[in-house]
Amino acid sequence: MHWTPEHAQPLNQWPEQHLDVSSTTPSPAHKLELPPGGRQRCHYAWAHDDISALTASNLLKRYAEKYSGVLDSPYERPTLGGYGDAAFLNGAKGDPEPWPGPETPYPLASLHEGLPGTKSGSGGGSGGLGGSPVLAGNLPEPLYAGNACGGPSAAPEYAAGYGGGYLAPGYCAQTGAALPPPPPAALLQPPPPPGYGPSGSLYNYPAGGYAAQPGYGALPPPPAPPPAPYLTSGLAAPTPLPTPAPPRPSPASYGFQGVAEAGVSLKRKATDEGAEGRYRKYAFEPAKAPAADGASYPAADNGECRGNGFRAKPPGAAEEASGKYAGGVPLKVLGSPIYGPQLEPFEKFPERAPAPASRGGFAVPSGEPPKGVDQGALELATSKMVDCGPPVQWADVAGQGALKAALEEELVWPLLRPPAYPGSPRPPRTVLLFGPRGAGKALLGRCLATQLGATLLRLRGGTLVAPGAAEGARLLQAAFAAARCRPPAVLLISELDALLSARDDGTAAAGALQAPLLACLDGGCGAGADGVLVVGTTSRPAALDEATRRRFALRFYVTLPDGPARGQILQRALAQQGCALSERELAALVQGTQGFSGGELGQLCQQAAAGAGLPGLQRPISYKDVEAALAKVGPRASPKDLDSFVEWDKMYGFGH
Ligand SMILES: Nc1ncnc2c1ncn2[C@@H]1O[C@H](COP(=O)(O)OP(=O)(O)OP(=O)(O)O)[C@@H](O)[C@H]1O
Ligand SMILES: [Mg+2]
Repeated sequence: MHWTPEHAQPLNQWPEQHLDVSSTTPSPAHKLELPPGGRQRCHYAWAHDDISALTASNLLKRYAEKYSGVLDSPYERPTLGGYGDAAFLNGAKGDPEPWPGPETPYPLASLHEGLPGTKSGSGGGSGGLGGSPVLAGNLPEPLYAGNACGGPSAAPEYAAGYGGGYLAPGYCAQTGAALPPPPPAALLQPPPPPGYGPSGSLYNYPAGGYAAQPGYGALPPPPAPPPAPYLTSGLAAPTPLPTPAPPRPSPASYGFQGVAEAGVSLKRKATDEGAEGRYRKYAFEPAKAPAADGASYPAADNGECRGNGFRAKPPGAAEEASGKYAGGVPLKVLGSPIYGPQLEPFEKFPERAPAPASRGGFAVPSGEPPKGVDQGALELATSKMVDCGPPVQWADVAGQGALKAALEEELVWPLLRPPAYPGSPRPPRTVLLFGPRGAGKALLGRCLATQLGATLLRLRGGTLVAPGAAEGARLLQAAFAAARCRPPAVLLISELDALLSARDDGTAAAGALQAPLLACLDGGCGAGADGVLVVGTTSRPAALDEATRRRFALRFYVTLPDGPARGQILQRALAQQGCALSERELAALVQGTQGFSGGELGQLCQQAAAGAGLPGLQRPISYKDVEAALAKVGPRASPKDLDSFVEWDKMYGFGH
């Protein structure tokens, strides 16, 4: 039922002004309201002036309740003319039973032909049923635009909410007729607020207003989330959460509310609404290993590297793997036939086990080393470019929940489980990650390699350009060849823009490597080369020309970390320096590091450690050290830079 404030006033005054059912004389106010030059021919059986006030009250109540049920129905209201019972429209009894009276149902006619001036029904009213036009004239304004007769539709609208009790004042004021007993004082005192009745069934609000309501905690717990068929991968569905539901990606150790990731598309957000905790598995986990920076990882230092870039699976790795989905909360696994809580990527590609070539999967081995590739360069690439750092799980990347989900859904899953039916599109083999420096693009590339169980080869644009165009091209080809030799492989090319155009540092060979790069992308990721994923990263996406841009099937914006993510990165970095800030200090630090990238947050902590005299371990880092470091380390990306990323994302990015 629609309730608008304008209904309040007429409703409040209704008993006195509009329900003078025992009188045949309309109120002066209504005389003025009626359209001039016509007679009102609308008749209401239940308002006939010949019936007693008590009968009228009962009838009014009865039919008001009846029709209010019609009007209250959740379905779209038909126009009044659309009701089967046309008698209702003209005020006759809207009842299947025949109305006890000699008259035939009042004919449907123009209802605003005028106001009858006499009681005799000379205006065409059928004396028995709708003899009294008074109520029609006195009823409030029509509720519906198409309702020629405002009365009948208005009456049921209000009457159900106002029992017979409120009618009494109107009747009591009348004389002559058999009056009903005076209403109980409770019905009169205190008077209902305008438009609302304390006892009305329609507007049955508590007298004290909403403030008197118990808090949300008293509400029944929300229903269990429905099965999410779109999570075809078998993502674990969380068990029903207690009320109130905790914020989604925010870790329990922080007081921050879950902040929506910047740039999350409405579509994805809307999809997420139904799957509470969708990003739970991406929740940042405390540090388990040294800094996640690639440079800080020792390469094959203890012989644990399995050749595919990752260390041997420690005992209990399966539990750790299922933990990525759990995040401490027991989760129910959806019944996907493909994915389960087991760590599929690692299980699927143990020790580079070749997958059957007929499947067209990501791990199809290429067999012999590619012809025409310099063996020396190949060995160089293999020895220098293969990254043997520890695996990076989704949970090792703070924040970026929507991006991680997009990468997994649009890249990892299609690569691991390519569609089996013929003619299906080939999963993407190239992805471009762009965003401010230090935002975690390389970290995400490493994470992709982990998720795919792939060998990770890392290249840096600046490194390729430095020795000159010819040598750079040779290294580039060698890197692609090495990747093809070690499928499944992820080739991570950072600073991609350095290969394409001049940088500020004025390196030579700028742009000279574009042609070799395009050739490698076509050959290394083309239809004939399965098992290689190229991840390009850049902080200058505008430097990419169209030809290069088009070579990257997916393009995702890696944003700066939001508040909760900054808190996680800071806490982790400071913990590595032996510093534990209080929650309040951490919150202040998060506030003060707005616009910092993950890399800059790491620099900040290093600077704080240096201020404290580390590495001499003279004293632990304090909040003051970090504050002092803030004066030296600041965010590099300007708001203008960030705007340009957003613009580029809008034009060429894929959103997430
Ligand atoms: N979301 C994050 N969670 C955890 N650590 C992060 C995150 N983002 C960045 N870092 C850390 O910041 C450092 C820099 O990250 P990374 O090298 O991935 O940035 P990048 O975007 O590749 O930067 P560049 O554009 O300079 O290459 C790394 O130590 C990385 O672990
Ligand atoms: Mg990088």
